[in-house]
Amino acid sequence: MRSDGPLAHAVAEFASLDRVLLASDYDGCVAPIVSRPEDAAPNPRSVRALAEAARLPGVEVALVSGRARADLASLSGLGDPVILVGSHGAEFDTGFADPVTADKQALLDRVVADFQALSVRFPGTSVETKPASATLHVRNASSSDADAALALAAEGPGSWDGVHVTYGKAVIELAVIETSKGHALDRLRERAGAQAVLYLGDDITDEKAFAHLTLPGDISIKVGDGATAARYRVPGTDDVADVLDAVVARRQNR
Ligand SMILES: O=P(O)(O)OC[C@H]1O[C@H](O[C@H]2O[C@H](CO)[C@@H](O)[C@H](O)[C@H]2O)[C@H](O)[C@@H](O)[C@@H]1O
Repeated sequence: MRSDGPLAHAVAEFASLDRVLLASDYDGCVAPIVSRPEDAAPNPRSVRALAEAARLPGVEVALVSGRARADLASLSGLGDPVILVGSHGAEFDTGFADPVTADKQALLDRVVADFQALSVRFPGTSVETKPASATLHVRNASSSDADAALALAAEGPGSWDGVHVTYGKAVIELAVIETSKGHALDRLRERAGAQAVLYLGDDITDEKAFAHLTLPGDISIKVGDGATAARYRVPGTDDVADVLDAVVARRQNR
């Protein structure tokens, strides 16, 4: 981030407000994208900055991830006072606003069984199960197998009643509840009484978050390539750490 560029100026304005919400996606932002989801270790500089920011007066800090909340906690090593929101914005410390009823659990079990059968057919694919969804990963499959597996997942369980489809980086995810990182940010903003929100995201589900950042001091930052509604863009996870460090430094000197 250039110290005299538009993003640096926006960060300086943001850090000067009385109450702010500093939030980020996890994979692709705080942690680099890697082959195996369980190996996604966070950038230590980002972890340190998030923890420091959360201790500063008037700053609420949150990670809003597609991962299961428990998985996010164990991989990031973060927790209170950093707020962890999992399952693409649906899973708070208090659980799910839209509960996973017995019927929804039965539907999820069918999705998982279908994904497991698909994964056996297509080498390199794998299944990640979460409390309200299942993810079919195709990053380590050949491109023809990846395409075929994604198409079969979408045409099969992805078309069932009550199933919500989300695409991401080399994944298709099927949830039995509706999820929105945008609604999660609204809830966090209100809870914090924040005058502005800064959010970093790299994936398709982060677009729902960017779409909710419409107040004058809000800062939406897309990490990496691809079409986006975000106002600013940075190249990668080291730049995410730079942005977080800049917020902490500005806030400490406020
Ligand atoms: O919202 P996020 O925190 O970005 O989570 C989105 C998904 O991240 C993980 O998958 C992605 O990262 C993996 C590790 O780098 C990579 O192997 C995979 O291809 C990516 O799609 C996670 O496994 C998913 O559950 C999250 O939904």
